[in-house]
Amino acid sequence: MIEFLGVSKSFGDAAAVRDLSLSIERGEFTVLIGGSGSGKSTTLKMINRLIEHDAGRILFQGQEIRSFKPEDIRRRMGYAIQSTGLFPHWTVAQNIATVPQLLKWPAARIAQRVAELLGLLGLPPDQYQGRYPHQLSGGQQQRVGVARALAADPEVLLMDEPFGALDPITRGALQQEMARIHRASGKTIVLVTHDIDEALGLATRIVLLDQGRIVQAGTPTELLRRPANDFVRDFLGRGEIGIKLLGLETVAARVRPNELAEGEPIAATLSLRDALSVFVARSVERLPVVDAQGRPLGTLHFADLLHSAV
Ligand SMILES: Nc1ncnc2c1ncn2[C@@H]1O[C@H](COP(=O)(O)OP(=O)(O)OP(=O)(O)O)[C@@H](O)[C@H]1O
Repeated sequence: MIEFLGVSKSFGDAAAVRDLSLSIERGEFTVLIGGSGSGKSTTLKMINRLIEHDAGRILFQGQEIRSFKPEDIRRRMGYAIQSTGLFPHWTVAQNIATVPQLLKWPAARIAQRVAELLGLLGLPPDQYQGRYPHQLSGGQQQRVGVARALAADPEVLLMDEPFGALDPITRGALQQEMARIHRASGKTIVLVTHDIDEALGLATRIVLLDQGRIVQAGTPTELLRRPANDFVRDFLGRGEIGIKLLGLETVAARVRPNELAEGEPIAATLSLRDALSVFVARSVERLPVVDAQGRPLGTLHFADLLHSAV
């Protein structure tokens, strides 16, 4: 859907992106990650032409992006950023309606879409649609920013640290929301972050950048199982690779059915990483597991965590 072929970009004498080649398939959740100044934002912004590349080719659906008008491409690609970029003198509803207005949707359809998106992002429309950005918390503003990016149901969603500067609880809730939206819509998403846990939790494909080059690209499991070099290992957090692998799998995959155990049950949807924490906290070797309705599913054995790495 989006292809970078030998793309470079410099600012003055300083190279920000060097000879980058990358193919982003339809429906993928690609996370660009790397240290400060590694070229993540520049790469993202070249996709919607907020930054123009100097060399190489960037294709969107097989066509060089320079052949699209910048405003057309930006309507087709939702864009959400950390600072939200909300218009301060517009209400929440007006902010979310920006692109549908440009596309001249009928008023009733816009109103319906605004209400739907606010609901999707956990902001009851009656309470929030008439507010101004300064009447919202930082986390609520970021939700509105994401809603605005999704408003016209764009083919591609570009997100630049959309959950930065949030407390861990709000951040976690928004990450879960994004994972759900991705599963439900199958949208092509490209997200920039410097948070490895965010990348591991959301990405179908992680692209690790350093000094404007790709160091390694692959699924979260591939990076954790086969880090290409010490830089990747350090970035993943050397001592935590095993724990992070457990974070990628849920209890459901390891449960022994038809076995009963004593004690407070854990949910089958819990990650094995969280289950490990429960084992340690309770000093037990077996835990009963229930489904979403609270029905017994079986037992998770501590020993099975060892064989569980995906
Ligand atoms: N408009 C600009 N003018 C000059 N230099 C720039 C500009 N934008 C980015 N750069 C430089 O290009 C390099 C890559 O920047 P970029 O913003 O892509 O990095 P990043 O990985 O997103 O970093 P961060 O995590 O700090 O946001 C940096 O050295 C930066 O200083």
